[in-house]
Amino acid sequence: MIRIRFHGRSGSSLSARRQGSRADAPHGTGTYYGDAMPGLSGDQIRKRLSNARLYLCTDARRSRGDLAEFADAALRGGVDIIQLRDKSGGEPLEAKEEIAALEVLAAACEKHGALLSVNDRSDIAYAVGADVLHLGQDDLPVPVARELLGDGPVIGRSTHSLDQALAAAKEEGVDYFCVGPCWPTPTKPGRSAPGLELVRAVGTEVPTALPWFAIGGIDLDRLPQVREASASRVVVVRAITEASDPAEAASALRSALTAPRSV
Ligand SMILES: Cc1ncc(COP(=O)(O)OP(=O)(O)O)c(N)n1
Ligand SMILES: Cc1ncsc1CCOP(=O)(O)O
Ligand SMILES: [Mg+2]
Repeated sequence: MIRIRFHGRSGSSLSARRQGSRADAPHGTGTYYGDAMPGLSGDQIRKRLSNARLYLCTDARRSRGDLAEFADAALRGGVDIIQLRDKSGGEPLEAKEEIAALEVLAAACEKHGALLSVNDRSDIAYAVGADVLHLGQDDLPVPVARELLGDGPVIGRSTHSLDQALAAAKEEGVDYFCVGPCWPTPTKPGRSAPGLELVRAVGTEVPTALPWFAIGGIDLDRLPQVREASASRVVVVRAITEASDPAEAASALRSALTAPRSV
């Protein structure tokens, strides 16, 4: 699986692969990758996004050293999109470490037909040929990221209020958005939780064809409340990263997301 434009092991090829502008060589055309295989086309990414229900953010699991096994298990269990979000160590990952971890996730995505997501950093999304870039309210503006990445990859937005969700649903260049936190969560300390009330409001007051995901404090027990509040897609962290059996945890979430809703 060679979607990574830059490999730590062969860094000398980086400058050769970076000639030309991103917009001139759209994702998936095969023209920009030198001897590497092309990634997914923008249409293929968008089709997978429209079918996605379960989105996982994971750290690089440096202390456990099992990122490859973990990602394989989570995707086997039914995760549709996997994001590297490593904010565990106090300091952000160095770019080289982040790319190395993404390379591991990219191989798992290729094997399971899942989408690879990068958090915050459009430069790294570009470097690894990511399918998805996720941007929060305080991150790089979407038009800048779009200019850097071209039209292929999808871009997602975090939202924490009805106004932000309305804006994200209309913003040029945004392909999906997330709503939350549904509950306060230690995974995002200091972020106050608008709760399921916001999820409910988005379901009724945001006219959008874009896929949107509920996030924050969601686990198997809480999932029925999240669905009842009108979300049909979720993002989770601890519900899978802290599970003793990540494949089983993902599979249970997936089944609960797709089961008919009790009224
Ligand atoms: C899929 C997804 N949704 C929300 C977030 C949170 O993004 P942000 O608000 O920018 O916070 P950080 O994750 O960057 O700390 C996300 N990363 N992914
Ligand atoms: C990144 C992020 N943004 C809003 S809530 C959250 C973390 C959700 O983590 P968990 O599923 O462990 O509560
Ligand atoms: Mg962010």
